Amino acid sequence: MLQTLLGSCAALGVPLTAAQAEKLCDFGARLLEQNRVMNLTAITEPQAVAKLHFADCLALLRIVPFSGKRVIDVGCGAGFPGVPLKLGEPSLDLTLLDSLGKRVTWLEATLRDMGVPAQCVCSRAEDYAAKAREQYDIATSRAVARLNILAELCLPFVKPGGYFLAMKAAAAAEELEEAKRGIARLGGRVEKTETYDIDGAPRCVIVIRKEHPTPPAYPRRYAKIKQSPL
Ligand SMILES: C[S@@+](CC[C@H](N)C(=O)[O-])C[C@H]1O[C@@H](n2cnc3c(N)ncnc32)[C@H](O)[C@@H]1O
Repeated sequence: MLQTLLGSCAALGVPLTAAQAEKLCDFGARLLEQNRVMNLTAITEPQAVAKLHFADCLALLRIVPFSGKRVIDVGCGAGFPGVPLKLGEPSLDLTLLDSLGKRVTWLEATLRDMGVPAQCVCSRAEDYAAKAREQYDIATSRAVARLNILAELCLPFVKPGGYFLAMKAAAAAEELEEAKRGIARLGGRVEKTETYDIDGAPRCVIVIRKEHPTPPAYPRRYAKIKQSPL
């Protein structure tokens, strides 16, 4: 796993020390061990974890500066992209948010055991926004919802001047088109789309800058968000 990770990061231009790579491999081993008894990841081969989970997530570090930033990972599941980001850039202050209690409990215990500081929160994003509105420099999210729904879950957490980074597979253009109006209403503006490839598979990150505060009416209740996306 270690050599694959170092090779993938070098190919992406993401600097990673040997000590950081070893810590990521330690997290990977714990993930695969726990995955035998809890559904944490569909990716079960160590080299694939190195590329499709770790390198994919670490690619965000090249896109905007993370050093010293407050970051929330919305719908983190087993910790992606938040945990690789924290291990690759330890100066960031990380909140991991997911609505599924057993994943959050496992993450909290695992990170404590590894000596990695992070706030692990079990809540739905649309509920937690009432407590942490505009508290973060950066919100990240991967594989949680279509962009027109995800923007309403994530942008309320971001301070004006901060970023929401939505990790998507290559076919993001259509999602972007249907979400543009809602992103503007939530105070955001699409700054750029960054593409890269992981093991030949195209990936894309939609970079949304928060320009204005999100109106207090958002986020709405999830049923409403889903029924009528902005
Ligand atoms: C497919 S998993 C992706 C996990 C991780 N981001 C990754 O890329 O491996 C989606 C996760 O989003 C969480 N989720 C979905 N909707 C959510 C919401 N409204 N608030 C918080 N978590 C949510 C689910 O519990 C699940 O763990």
